[in-house]
Amino acid sequence: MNILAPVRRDRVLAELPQCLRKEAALHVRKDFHPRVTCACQEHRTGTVGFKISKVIVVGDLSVGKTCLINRFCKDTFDKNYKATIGVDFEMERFEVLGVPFSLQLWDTAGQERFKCIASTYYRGAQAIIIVFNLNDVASLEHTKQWLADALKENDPSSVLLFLVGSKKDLSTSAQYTLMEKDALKVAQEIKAEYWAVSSLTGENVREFFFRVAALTFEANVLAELEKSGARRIGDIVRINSDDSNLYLTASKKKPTCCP
Ligand SMILES: Nc1nc2c(ncn2[C@@H]2O[C@H](COP(=O)(O)OP(=O)(O)OP(=O)(O)O)[C@@H](O)[C@H]2O)c(=O)[nH]1
Repeated sequence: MNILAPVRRDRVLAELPQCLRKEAALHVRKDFHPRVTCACQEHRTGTVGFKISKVIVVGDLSVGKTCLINRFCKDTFDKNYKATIGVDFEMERFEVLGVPFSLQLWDTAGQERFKCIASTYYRGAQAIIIVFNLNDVASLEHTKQWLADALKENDPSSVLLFLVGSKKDLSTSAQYTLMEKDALKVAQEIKAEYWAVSSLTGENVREFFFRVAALTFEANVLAELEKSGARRIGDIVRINSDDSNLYLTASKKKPTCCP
């Protein structure tokens, strides 16, 4: 029995969506990792098509986490603030390089009094989205604490991190430029990919979630290939050197599965 909803036509990814800023990206390759493309073409993606990947969205109260998820999943925007109590989640089905792929987007409460309920849902995330308000520098400063809390429940070496500035529509371009400088620094420090969005206008929302889906999918397929022995150790490594701002990189070795 298929309990999953069918993939919508506008959730089909045939190409790798690009990062927003090269200075703070998980990687800057133009295409999917060749092994991933190859595995998809040859239908060797194992259980990836049946799995549901968990993504958690954290950040200060009222930064716009719920609105971000609702803009992408329901194409709606509510200007009235209703605090999330505990957690909520939405399922999104994609098709990436012909393979079905599901994301479970967990919207968590930013309010202190609901935080202890929300944090019990942090475990098992494959990606963490840390949201701050581009018009509130304190919310950017708090992102490191949100990340530290989320990482207590997850494996820091395998989880993908995204730092998202929200409410871009409320910044003038001068204000935005200033805030972006600080945000890029934080993103580089925590090794997260940086995005700036507006859920009011929809700017970058679709592009952002497509990038999350694509990179999570890529990591899943590479992990699957590793499990099945088709992959050499070293395909995905975290780069810790100070002079590099890329966080994930591909092995330079020629993939065994491709010509
Ligand atoms: N102008 C503008 N307002 C936004 C945007 N995103 C969210 N808001 C407003 O900001 C307020 C808070 O948004 P929410 O999405 O509920 O915030 P949240 O982070 O989920 O809040 P908690 O549930 O308390 O953690 C609401 O009044 C939204 O309408 C945006 O992109 N632009």
